[in-house]
Amino acid sequence: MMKALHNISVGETKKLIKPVIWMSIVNFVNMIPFILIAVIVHLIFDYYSGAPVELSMLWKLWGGMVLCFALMYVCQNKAMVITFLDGYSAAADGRIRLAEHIRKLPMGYLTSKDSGELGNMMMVDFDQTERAMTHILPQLISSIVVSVISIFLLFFLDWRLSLATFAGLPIAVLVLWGVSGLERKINVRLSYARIKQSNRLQEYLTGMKEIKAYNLQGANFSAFREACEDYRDACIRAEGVIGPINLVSSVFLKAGLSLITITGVFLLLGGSLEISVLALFLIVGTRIFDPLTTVIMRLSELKSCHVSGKRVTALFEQPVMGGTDNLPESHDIRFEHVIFGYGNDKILDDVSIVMKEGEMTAIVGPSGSGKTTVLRLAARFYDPQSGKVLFGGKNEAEIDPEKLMSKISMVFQDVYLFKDTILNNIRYGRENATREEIEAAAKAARCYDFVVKLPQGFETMVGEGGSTLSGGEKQRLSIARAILKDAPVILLDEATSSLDPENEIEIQKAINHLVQGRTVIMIAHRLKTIAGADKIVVLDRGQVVEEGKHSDLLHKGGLYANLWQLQTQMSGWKIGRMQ
Ligand SMILES: Nc1ncnc2c1ncn2[C@@H]1O[C@H](COP(=O)(O)OP(=O)(O)OP(=O)(O)O)[C@@H](O)[C@H]1O
Repeated sequence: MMKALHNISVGETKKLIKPVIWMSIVNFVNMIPFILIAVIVHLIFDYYSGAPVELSMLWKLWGGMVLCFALMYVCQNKAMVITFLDGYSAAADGRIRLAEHIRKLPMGYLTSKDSGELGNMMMVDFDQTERAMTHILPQLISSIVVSVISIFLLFFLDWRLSLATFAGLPIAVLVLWGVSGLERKINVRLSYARIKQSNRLQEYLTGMKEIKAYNLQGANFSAFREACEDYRDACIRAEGVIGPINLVSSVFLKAGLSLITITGVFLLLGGSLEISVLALFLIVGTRIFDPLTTVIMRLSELKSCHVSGKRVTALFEQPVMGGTDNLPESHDIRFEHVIFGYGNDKILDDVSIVMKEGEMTAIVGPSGSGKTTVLRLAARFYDPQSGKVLFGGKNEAEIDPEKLMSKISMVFQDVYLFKDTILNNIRYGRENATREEIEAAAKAARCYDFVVKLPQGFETMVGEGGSTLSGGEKQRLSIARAILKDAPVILLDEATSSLDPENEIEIQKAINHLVQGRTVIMIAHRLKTIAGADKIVVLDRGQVVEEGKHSDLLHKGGLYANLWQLQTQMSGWKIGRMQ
C-alpha cells in the first residue's frame, strides 16, 4: 500500500498529507447540514408526539446550516489551493529531478530505450501522476477517512440499521478485488499502447525528410495508423470492461439504501426503533454513499495512474553511473586490455592504447572497426565490460562522471544546436562566459565572420537541431563551444560529410586552434588531416592492428598503408557517426 502510494506520488508521499487533511475537512463540513436537517426532522417528530416547539433551537440549527455553507466555501477554496499547489509543484519538481537523473544514467541504458519512451515518461506518465496527486488521491483518501468515521458513528447510533446500510459493501469490495488482476492487465496494455502511439508519431515526424525523399509515406503512415488503432482499441477495452464493473460494484453498494427502508419499517413496526432515528439514517445514510462511490470510481483511475507511477519510479531507481573520486592532475588516457560490446558481441577486443598528455592520437580504421566506441569509452559514456580506461592514471570508473566531463571537450560529427540564439548556443561551452569571451571563441573557431553577417548577428535564433545553418557552419559553432570550454582533453570525430574546399579549410584552421597544447584523440576519416599526429592507432574489427607515426606506418605496408593508398585514389571513403 505504502509502496503503491510511493509509486503514484513518485516519492512525494508527504506532499499528500495537507491536501488529504483539507479534503477530509471539506467532506465533513459537507455532511454537517444533512445532520442538522436530521435533527430538525427529529424536532418535528417530537412536536407531533406532544413536545413543545423550541423556536430558538430551530434558529440555531438554521444559523448552523448557513455557517456550514460559508465554511464549506472557505475550506473548499483552501483545499483546492493547497491540493493544486502541492500536486502541480510535485509534478514539476519530479520532472526536473527525472531529467537530472536521466543525465546521470549510463548511455548503455539510454540507447536501449525507444526514442519516444523517455519523452513519454516525462510527459504522459507525469501527467497521470500529476492528476493522481491533484485530483484522485486527495479525494480518494479523504473519502475513505470520512466513510470510515461515518460508519463508526452510524453503528454507534443503531447497529441494526447500519448493518442494513452497509450490507452491500463487502460484495462491492469483493467484485472490485476479484477483477483487480484483469484491470491491471488492461491498464498496462493501455499504457503501452499509448507509448507505442507516441513513439510511432515521433518516428513519423522525425523521419519526414526520408519519407518524402523516398516516397515512404505508405509504410510509415501505416505503422502510425496501426498504433493509433491499437490505442483506440485499448481505450475502448478499458472503458468497456472497467466502467461496467465499477457500475456493478456501486449498485451493490447503493442496495443498502433499499435495505435501510425495509429494515427500518420492520423495526419501527416492532417498536424497537424511533422514527427520528430512521429519518436520520435515511437522510445521513444516503450521503455516506457519495464518498464510497467516489472511492470505487477513483480506485480504477488510480490503478491506471499506478502503472505510470511505477514506470517513472523504476526509472528513478535505475542506478546512475558510479564514481566519486576527484580528478587526477595529469590528463593522459590509457586503455588497458579493454573488452567492450553494446550487447553480446565484442566491439572492442582486448584493446590497449596509450594516449599521452599534450599529444594528438589519431584513431583510424575501416567503417565499423570501433573508432567511435573508443571515443565513447574515453568520455565514459559507457564502462568497459573488462579491462580499464585510465584518466591521468586513475580508473575512470572511480572518477565522478561530472568532474571527468569538465576536463573533456567533444566535437561530434552531427552537431546539435539548441533552439536558442547563436550566442547562447556557444555559451553552452561555459555557462558563465562573457560576451567578449564568446566572440573571441567564435573568432578562433572561424565563425565570427558568418555570424555577424546574419540579420541579428549573435542574437540570431537557430532552429531546433540547428537546421537553419549549413553543416560546415554548425561544425564551426561546435568548435567555438569547445574552445570556450577550454578543457585539457579534446575528443574529435572528424566530419565525413563532404564540405566545400573553403569550409574545409576554415574548419581545419578552427580545429588547429582548438587542439593546440591539449591531449587530443581524433577519429580521422581523411588521413591527410592526421599525417602529422604524434601517434596513429589503426583499428580493425575491434583490435589494434598497427600503431605508430604516419611515415612508419606507410613504411610498414600494412592496413594503414592500404587505406592511405585507397584515399589518395578517391576521397570520402567512409561515413561514421557518433551518438
Ligand atoms: N549504440 C550502439 N548499439 C549497438 N551497436 C552499436 C552501437 N554503436 C555502434 N554499434 C556497433 O558497434 C560497431 C562499431 O561501431 P563504431 O561506431 O565504434 O565504429 P566506427 O569505426 O566508428 O565506424 P564508422 O567509421 O562507420 O563510424 C558497429 O558494428 C556498430 O554497428
